[in-house]
Amino acid sequence: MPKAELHVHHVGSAAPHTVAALAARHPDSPVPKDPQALAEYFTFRDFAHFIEVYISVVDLIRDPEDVRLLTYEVGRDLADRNVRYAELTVTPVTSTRRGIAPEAFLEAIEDARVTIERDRGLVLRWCFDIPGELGLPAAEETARMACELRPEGLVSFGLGGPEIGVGRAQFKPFFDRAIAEGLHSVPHAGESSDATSVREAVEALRAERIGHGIRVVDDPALMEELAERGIPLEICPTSNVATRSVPSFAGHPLPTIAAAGVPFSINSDDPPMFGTDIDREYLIAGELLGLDEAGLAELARSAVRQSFLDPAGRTRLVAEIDAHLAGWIR
Ligand SMILES: O=c1[nH]cnc2c1ncn2[C@@H]1O[C@H](CO)[C@@H](O)[C@H]1O
Repeated sequence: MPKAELHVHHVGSAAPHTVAALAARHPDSPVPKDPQALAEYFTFRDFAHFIEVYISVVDLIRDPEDVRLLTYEVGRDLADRNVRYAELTVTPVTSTRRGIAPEAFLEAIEDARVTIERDRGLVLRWCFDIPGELGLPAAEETARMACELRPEGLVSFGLGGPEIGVGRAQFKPFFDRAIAEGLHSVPHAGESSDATSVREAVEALRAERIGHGIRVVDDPALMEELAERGIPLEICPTSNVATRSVPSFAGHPLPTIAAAGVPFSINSDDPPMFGTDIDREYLIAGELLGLDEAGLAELARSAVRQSFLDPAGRTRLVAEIDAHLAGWIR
């Protein structure tokens, strides 16, 4: 089915063969050089362990050529799954702090964006996120790159990483700045902590969509508010089980979120790290919600409607989904 992906991380989308090749180039890294060994390396004890492993993979991206290659390959994997539009969460600070000049980093991702659109018709847009564990200085650097060097493909501003001990509200000045520049606010919240973090994301960071947000189920009044205001959650079922943010698929809060009328989209987050892909996430959501083909197509339409794609592009992509569904049912 033609699709839009709204929550997928740049480095977290690197295919095992790409990660293994980068690891072989950088022998000082703890990341296995053998793609087979990566599955075990990508088995997470908890959310903090996931972030530790994630950063070890980030450490493999050391020059603009690594960035260009990674971005193009990620785009190719998305296009192979018939993703037609994706908002890719990119963390520029993790590269600039490893010595890649901001301009060179931006040139590398933009070059890959234009090339993959030309080669495969995939429309890629960026969400620049603050890695929360690096605090306010990283927020400042991210805001500066987003606002002063703003690349053409940039549509939104985010906040990722751990939530415990990393309150959302402290990042307000940086979100204010990004929003004033016309960027959309899309922070992570309520993934590894609680509903308070979702409230802070909505109130202090003026979130237009929320990354994960699953803990909102612990605050029915807030769920009602999200439903009323039409603030969607970006749901990534397998990610939540893999990082042990939820105990099992059976215990995933998605059915409660859907029943409360909170808008949401289905996404893959860091697909190779979680042994999944976007199509599998749709099937899992379909099982959790008891959906048939028409229900799955409606999920795909929701993602398009909640995206920051221009209105003409949204209409086109929804029409493609409708046409696909008609053929599927026949
Ligand atoms: O599921 C996730 N939640 C939060 N951050 C994530 C996730 N997946 C990848 N990152 C990435 O973790 C890095 C460290 O802050 C950031 O680059 C963020 O984008």
